[in-house]
Amino acid sequence: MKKILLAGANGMLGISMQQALVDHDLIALGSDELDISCTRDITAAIIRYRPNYFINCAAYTAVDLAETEVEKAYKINATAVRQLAQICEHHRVTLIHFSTDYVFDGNATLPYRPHDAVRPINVYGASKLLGEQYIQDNMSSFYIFRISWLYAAHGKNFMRWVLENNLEEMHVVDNQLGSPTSADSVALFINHLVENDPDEHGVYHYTNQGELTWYAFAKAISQKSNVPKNIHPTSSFKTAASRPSYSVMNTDAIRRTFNYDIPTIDTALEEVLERYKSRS
Ligand SMILES: NC(=O)C1=CN([C@@H]2O[C@H](COP(=O)(O)OP(=O)(O)OC[C@H]3O[C@@H](n4cnc5c(N)ncnc54)[C@H](OP(=O)(O)O)[C@@H]3O)[C@@H](O)[C@H]2O)C=CC1
Ligand SMILES: Cc1cn([C@H]2C[C@H](O)[C@@H](COP(=O)(O)OP(=O)(O)O[C@H]3O[C@@H](C)C(=O)[C@@H](O)[C@H]3O)O2)c(=O)[nH]c1=O
Repeated sequence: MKKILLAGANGMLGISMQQALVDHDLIALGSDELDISCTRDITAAIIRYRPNYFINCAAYTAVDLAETEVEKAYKINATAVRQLAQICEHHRVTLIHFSTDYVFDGNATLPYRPHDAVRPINVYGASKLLGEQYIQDNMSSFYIFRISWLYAAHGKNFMRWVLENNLEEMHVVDNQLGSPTSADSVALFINHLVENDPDEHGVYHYTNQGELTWYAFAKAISQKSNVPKNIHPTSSFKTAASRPSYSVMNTDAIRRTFNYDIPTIDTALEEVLERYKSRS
């Protein structure tokens, strides 16, 4: 059993973590209890709980709003993460942190590997990249997992938007290719990691296996859930932030380093839809 301090516990990934890490001594704190931009909060929590791991699920994730709330995005995704990294390093706590496929520009034609060149094309991606760099500059004992297109039966996400919106017609982009990833599957992998930590610190890519456009993902959600929706492909859905047209990531190192088989997009989606159906 490991002692784990979780920040951002009430976000989409934070909730999945709370469900997956039940066999550990987990202290799960929401933003009202631990503000990652407050060094006093972080230090006090670490001194009080003396965790083996600090899992950071706190972030600024509003991709379009970040284009105007630039300062806020950098404050949470970069400056706060630098402080968090320094404090964890000082107290010898291993940091598990999450980043995004949006650190890439989308011009590749093969899945991005962890050490491929990064070039974010929106503010959110740039702020997350700076957070990654601060961790690498200030820590030795850390894991950064770049994940992508997260969804779950809980929280605000694309799957729930497809199922719950009242639009008669949906127009969804078919010119962005990526890997939708279940937050529950990320959390189960993190549970495996803390139980079998190989101490191979660094940057990794974790996504469910396969690739889809947002349009194909919307269709799959509708078909697999038997909720008929009129979904049409489009290449011109206007958004404030640019998004990479290709953000598929190579996850080979997860199997190699952690001896872990990641579920496919199909399997993960079926599991999440089951959970969604049976939620109270
Ligand atoms: N969602 C996605 O598609 C993807 C997410 N990621 C990454 O995964 C991680 C988790 O994302 P996800 O769960 O979707 O995000 P959510 O937006 O669902 O949750 C983020 C949480 O962070 C909290 N938070 C914000 N600011 C602070 C702060 N200063 N101190 C403490 N908590 C704070 C929020 O609390 P409150 O609401 O109270 O402000 C919220 O509960 C993030 O690092 C994100 O960048 C990566 C790729 C895809
Ligand atoms: C609402 C809507 C969106 N779209 C498009 C916009 C966008 O390209 C795509 C998905 O839109 P969303 O706003 O849900 O997704 P977005 O906020 O871009 O999701 C991203 O979030 C951050 C946090 C990440 O780190 C990324 O990995 C990724 O998951 O669908 C349509 O084509 N039609 C629509 O009606």
